Amino acid sequence: MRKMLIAGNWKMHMTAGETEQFFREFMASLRQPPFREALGRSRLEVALFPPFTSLYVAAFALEEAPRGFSLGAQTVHWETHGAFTGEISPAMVEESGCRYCLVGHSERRHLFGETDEMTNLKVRALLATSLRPVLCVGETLAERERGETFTVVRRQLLKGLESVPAHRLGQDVVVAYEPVWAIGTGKTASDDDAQEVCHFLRSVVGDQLGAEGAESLRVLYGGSVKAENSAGLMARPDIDGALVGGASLKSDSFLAILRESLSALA
Ligand SMILES: O=C[C@H](O)COP(=O)(O)O
Repeated sequence: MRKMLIAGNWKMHMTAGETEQFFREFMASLRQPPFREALGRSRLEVALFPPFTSLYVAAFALEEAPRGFSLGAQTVHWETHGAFTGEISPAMVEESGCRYCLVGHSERRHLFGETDEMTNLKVRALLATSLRPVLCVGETLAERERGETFTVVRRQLLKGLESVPAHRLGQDVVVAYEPVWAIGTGKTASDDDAQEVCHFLRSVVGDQLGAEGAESLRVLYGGSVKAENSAGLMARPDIDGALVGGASLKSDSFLAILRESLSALA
């Protein structure tokens, strides 16, 4: 059975000092009910993706966390080292205490020109380490209106996973469906629409890489997820968790999503 993953992407928010403050509140709440009893024993996994400059502070704070809590980075370079000013290598991310790394987030694609080819290089570089890529795919509003949603996400998924062996999928790769028009806009995809695309992504993986990889692959939904809409999304059969942006920045709103997710699993 697939584990649910709730991932919080902080984007370019939170200084190291603010990160420390977040974790003071967050860890104190995790020691209270319902979290104290449920976390660590449930099928819920939680990952936070702070900026690089906050990773050490976050890793230190998470030493006290229950089983199933981990860290991720928001991007990475595919080379192991070299003259790439401003970039961070997979080994650097790994040594900062991360288990996951986002790849192909729409902000990287649309604001920083990252292509499917670059995304694939990153996925493969991460898989050469102990890091697990979270490959993000999603259509823009214009693409959705032109009826291109399935063509776009299929291309992003298959290009992103090119040359990844099927046996690495279930354990080591997570896919996140994030319709660009739903990110930071307050407009969430309906439960049905999100389920339809997540199901489609799983079936594409099944066709290309086999049923076993598809069945164990975790597919998340992202785009204006908050406590109020999370339970409905999490209850759908092909949605295995959420990639949360804005609502992960405050301990209270992120905990509220975790509370909903725990009840969805109960
Ligand atoms: O990575 C997270 C997504 O971009 C969603 O962001 P949001 O929850 O603020 O819409």
